[in-house]
Amino acid sequence: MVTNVLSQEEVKELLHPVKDPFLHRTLEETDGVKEITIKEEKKHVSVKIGIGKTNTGEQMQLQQEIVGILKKNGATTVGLRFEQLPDETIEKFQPAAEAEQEKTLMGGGKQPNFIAVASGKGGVGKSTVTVNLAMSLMRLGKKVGIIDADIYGFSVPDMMGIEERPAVRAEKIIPVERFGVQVISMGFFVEDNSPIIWRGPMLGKMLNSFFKEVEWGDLDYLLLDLPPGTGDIAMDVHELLPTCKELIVSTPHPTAAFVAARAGQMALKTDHEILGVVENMAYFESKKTGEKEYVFGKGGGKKLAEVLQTQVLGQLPLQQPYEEEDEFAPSVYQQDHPIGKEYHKIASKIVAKIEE
Ligand SMILES: Nc1ncnc2c1ncn2[C@@H]1O[C@H](COP(=O)(O)OP(=O)(O)OP(=O)(O)O)[C@@H](O)[C@H]1O
Repeated sequence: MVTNVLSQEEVKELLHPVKDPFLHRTLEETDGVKEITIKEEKKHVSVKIGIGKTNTGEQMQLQQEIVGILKKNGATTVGLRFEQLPDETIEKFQPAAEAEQEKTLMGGGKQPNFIAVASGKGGVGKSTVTVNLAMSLMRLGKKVGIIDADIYGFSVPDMMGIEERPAVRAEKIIPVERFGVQVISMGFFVEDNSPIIWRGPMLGKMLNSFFKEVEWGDLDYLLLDLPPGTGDIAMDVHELLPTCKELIVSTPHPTAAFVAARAGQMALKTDHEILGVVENMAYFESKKTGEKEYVFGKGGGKKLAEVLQTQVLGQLPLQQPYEEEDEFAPSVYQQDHPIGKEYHKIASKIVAKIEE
C-alpha cells in the first residue's frame, strides 16, 4: 500500500504513458496533461487532461483508467476534467491515427482508399454507378473491391451477373471475383432474398465483419454501396472509416437533388471529403437525331454540387435497359460503350483527386 503523498512530477510521470484514445499517442507526446493540483492533507489529486475528442464513451474509459492509476498510487480522491486539445495538436496527429484505426479494421493489411457511394433517394442509380466505377478503376490498373451494403436491395450481384457465393478459407471469407473486381454483398448471406428487419446495431456489426472477416488482399480502392438516405449505416461508415470519401449520386430532378444534399451534408458534418456528384439519368439522347432531351429536368446535379461545395464529375444518360449489354451482367458497360467511356472519365477524375 502506498501511503506517501504524490508530487506533481510523479503524477505527470504516471499519466504520461496513458494513450489518447483518438490520437493513439501518449499524453506525453500530445502534451495532454494540462494541470495538476494536489491537496496534500487529503491526498486529493486534481488533473486536467487534453484529448483529441471529448464527451465520448472513450473518454469515460480513459477517466476510469486515470482514476485507477492515481488511486493505486496514493490518491484518496481524484478530480478529473477533460478539454479538447488545440487544433494544431489534433491536426498533427489525426491523419496517422485515422490510418491506424482503419489498418486495424482491415486486419493490418494495406489500407485501401475508401469511397462510399451515397444517394438521398433509392432508385437513382447508386448501385449502377458503384459497379461501373469499380470496373473503370480496375481498367485503370487498380485493385478494386466492392462492399454492397445496400440492405434495401442487394443489387450488385445481379448487376454483375454473380451467381456463386463466397468461399471460406482459414476462417476468412473470400470475396467473389467478377471481371477482376472483388465483391462482397449482404445479399450473399441472405437466403433467397427473404425479408430481414435490419436494425441499426445489426447493420454496424455486419459492416464491421465485412472488413474484419473478409480476406480483401491488397486493394487500392474499396467502394461501398450504401443504402439510400442518411440513416444509421452511413453513420457507422463515417465512424468506422474516418478517411472514407464520398461520392453522391443524384438524378437531375430538383427533389432528388434536394434529398441528396442531405446525404452530402451528413458527410460534411462528419468531416468526410465529398469527391463530387454524379448526375445519373441526366438526359435522353435520341438515336435518330442525337438531340438531348432533359426528361427529368435539368441542373439538379449542378445545384447539388454548389450546395455541397464540390463539382459534378460526370453526367450519365438515360439508357434503355438491356439494350446492347452483356446478358450475364446487365448493368456493366464495356470499355468502348459511350457510357463506359463516361465512367472512365469519372474514374480518372477520382484517381487524380485521390492520388495526386
Ligand atoms: N442511366 C440509367 N438509365 C436507365 N436505367 C438506369 C440508369 N441507371 C440506373 N438505371 C436502372 O435503374 C434501376 C435502379 O438503379 P440502381 O439499382 O443502380 O439504383 P440505386 O440508387 O442503387 O437503387 P436502390 O438504392 O434502390 O438499390 C435499375 O434497374 C437500373 O438498371
